[in-house]
Amino acid sequence: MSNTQNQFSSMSESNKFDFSGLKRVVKIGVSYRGLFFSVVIFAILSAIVSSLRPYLVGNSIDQYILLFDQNNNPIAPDLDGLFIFLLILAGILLIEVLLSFSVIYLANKIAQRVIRYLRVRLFDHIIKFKLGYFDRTPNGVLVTRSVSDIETIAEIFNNGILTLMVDSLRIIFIISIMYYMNWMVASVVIIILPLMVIITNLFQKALKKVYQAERTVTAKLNTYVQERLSGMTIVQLFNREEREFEGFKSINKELRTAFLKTNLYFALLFPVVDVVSALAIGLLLWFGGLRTAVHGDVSVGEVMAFISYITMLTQPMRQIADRFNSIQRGLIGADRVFKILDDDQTLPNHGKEILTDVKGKIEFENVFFSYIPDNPVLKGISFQTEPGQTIAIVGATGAGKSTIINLLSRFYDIDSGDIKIDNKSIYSLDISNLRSHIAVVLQDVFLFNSTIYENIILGNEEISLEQVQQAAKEIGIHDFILNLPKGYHSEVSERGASLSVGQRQLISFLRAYVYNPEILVLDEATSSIDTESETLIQNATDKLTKGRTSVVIAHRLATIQQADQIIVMDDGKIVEKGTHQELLDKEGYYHKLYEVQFQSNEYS
Ligand SMILES: Nc1ncnc2c1ncn2[C@@H]1O[C@H](COP(=O)(O)OP(=O)(O)OP(=O)(O)O)[C@@H](O)[C@H]1O
Repeated sequence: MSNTQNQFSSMSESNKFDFSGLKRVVKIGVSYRGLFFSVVIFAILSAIVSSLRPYLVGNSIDQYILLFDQNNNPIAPDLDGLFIFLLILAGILLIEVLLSFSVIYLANKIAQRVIRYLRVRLFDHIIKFKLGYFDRTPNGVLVTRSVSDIETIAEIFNNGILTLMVDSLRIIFIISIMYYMNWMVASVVIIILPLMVIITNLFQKALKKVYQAERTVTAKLNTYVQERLSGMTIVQLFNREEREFEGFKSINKELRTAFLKTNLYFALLFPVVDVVSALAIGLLLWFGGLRTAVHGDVSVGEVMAFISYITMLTQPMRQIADRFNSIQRGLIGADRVFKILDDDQTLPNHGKEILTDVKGKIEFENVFFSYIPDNPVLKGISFQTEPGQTIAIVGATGAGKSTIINLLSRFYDIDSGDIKIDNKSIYSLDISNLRSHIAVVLQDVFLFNSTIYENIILGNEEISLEQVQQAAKEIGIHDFILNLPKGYHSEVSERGASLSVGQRQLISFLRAYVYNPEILVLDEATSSIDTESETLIQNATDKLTKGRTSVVIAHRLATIQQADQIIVMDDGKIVEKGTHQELLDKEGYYHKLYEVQFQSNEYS
């Protein structure tokens, strides 16, 4: 829902023309100097050449076709001259085509360069953001920003400013040539200009509104479909197919209405443009004809040229609203992208110290932390592990167990207190150095859409397949992987959906083992795991935690009875600490948890 609101609120931004955004985008375009200035020069030349054509045609009529002797009697046309002129005209046409092609091609090239530059910058920027940002921002929004919003920026160049520039230049040249030819006729024809401006303006405003409505409904439809597809299990489980279908149909209807409205405006515009054009031609024929027949100071060729000019003047009117709309759409995209680029959400990395020979002593000293300000999740957590020890964290759901491991890897910064590794505050360490010493196995294992082997080495080509296989043998999962259709080269579909929760965790164990970190963080899978996977996981865990400082979030107390220390958490605080036996003897919170689990296991 927030996604939808976000998209809809952005729609209202489009009411203003964002000049600073335009300046910023154009500046990126201008930075491709050679390309940009070539396109500007070609655009100017294209405007000049195309506006010259009617003038030349008009001249040819007067010089080679409608010829008169001294007594004003028609004489035979100068066919040789006409032929040469036609050759020249063909040459000019060819140049015009080439120029027009160059403008479109180069404008597209600039557009692609600009969006490639922005896409790379945006991805590079987002990938360094702290996790808190991703908690607040739906993935869908970031995907839209990095893909479709950036794409719309291309329109500013493709169909926007450069074409608008050619159109405007052409209008200026046409008016100049008309005045050069005959100022009186030009002044009569020019009467249509204010009419053109008024109609274009009105139309542009009306179209902007319908375009906006169209985009809003499209966004609504996208979100609706995206949400239903993601939540298909719920839709089918709760028999909501019919209701969802009705909802879909109703948004579709809205979209159809919005599209029809846009079409209606276009259907209205074209005849209006034709009427304006006809009006101007009527005026021209009346006035020009009068001057030709009665006063003789306007030639037939000139009248013909003026007719072409009127068509050329009204032509951009048909497209101008579309051009503004393209720029506007591109600017909305640019605004959204720039907002992210200007937002610095990287985790401060001021620590410079590099730990090399890590023993694995971990200390939490009176740590307070909140994801959302003034809403503390950890309230004074203190504990300590000796190198090589296994520490288990237990407690009710929402007690803050996962938060502790998030803080150890510095995914979030604490409010107060300190976290130390080998007596060094993790805030004095370089983040990537810190993380290189910790391997994390989460319950919701993320696997990329590639092979098992690639998911284990994560791009580190130095780790060979043999090494991976050796590691798998050591933690006892080699046979399990070999049993998959293509062994280590089996493809894992998106988010590992083709593997069970337990199997995914096993892959993640192997990933951690191969990287051989000094500290292991393990969040046990809560979902039920089949006995076979469970045995494999238990063996792998034993192997992995051996001789290595390990922090284990345990959901099944049976798995942590050998832990050197167990921390019992409740509501962001540590309520008990000790070994399994010590805690049982205490007959407190842990004892109760143990009894509950023991009983539920008995009945299950
Ligand atoms: N990214 C987040 N943004 C805001 N609040 C969060 C975030 N992650 C967790 N919380 C909140 O912090 C509290 C502690 O969550 P945490 O995940 O650490 O609990 P947990 O003990 O690991 O629970 P579980 O056993 O269910 O995994 C919860 O109230 C949770 O709603």
